[in-house]
Amino acid sequence: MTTARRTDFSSAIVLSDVRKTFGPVTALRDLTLEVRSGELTALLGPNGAGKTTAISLMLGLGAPTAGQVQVLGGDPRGGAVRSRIGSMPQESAIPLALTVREAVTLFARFYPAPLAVDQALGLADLGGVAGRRAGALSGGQKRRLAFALAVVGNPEVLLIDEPTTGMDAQSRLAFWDAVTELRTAGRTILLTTHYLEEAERAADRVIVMNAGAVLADGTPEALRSQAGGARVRFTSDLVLAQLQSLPGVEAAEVDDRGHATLRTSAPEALLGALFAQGTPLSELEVSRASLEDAFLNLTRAPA
Ligand SMILES: Nc1ncnc2c1ncn2[C@@H]1O[C@H](COP(=O)(O)OP(=O)(O)OP(=O)(O)O)[C@@H](O)[C@H]1O
Repeated sequence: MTTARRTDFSSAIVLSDVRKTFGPVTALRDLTLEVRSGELTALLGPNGAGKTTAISLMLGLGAPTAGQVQVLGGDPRGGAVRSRIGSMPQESAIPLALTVREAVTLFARFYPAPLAVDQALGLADLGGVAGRRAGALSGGQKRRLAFALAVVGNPEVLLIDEPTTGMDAQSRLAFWDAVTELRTAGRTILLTTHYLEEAERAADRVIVMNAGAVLADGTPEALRSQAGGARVRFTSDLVLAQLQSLPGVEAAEVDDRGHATLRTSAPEALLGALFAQGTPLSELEVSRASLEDAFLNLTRAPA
């Protein structure tokens, strides 16, 4: 399920056969992907897959070694395109001496048609700390300020790298509400995350990368069904070899307390065999394959 070259939708971002090398390191190798306008796309991949490198090219922060990068129909290294993109990098340069409100006000001045400062503060759930110096914010609050700085220019495209790292559960919920609101308002959003459950809930599309190339591209539902089957969990005395020999088991893991997680496309046959053996089980749980299962499946395979 690779990305189609011919498009019947409007693409906000197109990378065609993009290669990026840093000396001997090939970070991206012939990366081809499209991000559709008005959609929330999650870019997933293990550490070192090339997500941040791809985003930095979309931001016009460097040139590809080979291939083409187009954002909103133009080269993101040009000022005209760049001013229509908002970015929240993994490590943001936040003006630490300013208050939150001053920092957001300052950034708003860089853009021709910014949001009202209070609106940006509200989207980032920062109203309560608007008067606090940025340098005195907690780690999670700094991430929220970085989000406010990314959105205050009212960009058409938002590129967000690992937004919720360091945020507590409540901030995360508020962040996803804000992102969903921006998407509903027609913004195009591309974000990377290692929280697959969040991506599964919120994203219209998911692109999975590994070793600088796209492994899969589709809706969360399509990727889940590609993983297929179900996840069966229970606690028992069975060791890994016994679990692996059960009928229909495609992957098995067990920890030292006997908590087993099995992936299978035939959960009924598997449970039937377990019950027929009379194996004592507790904490039995059967669920549909998740996006995380699909991700692990894809990224475990040799790239
Ligand atoms: N400036 C650089 N110089 C040398 N190597 C680099 C540079 N930037 C990235 N790389 C390498 O390119 C590869 C891709 O890195 P990148 O940061 O894009 O991955 P990532 O998918 O964002 O990872 P993570 O999930 O850990 O943030 C890695 O092997 C990384 O070490």
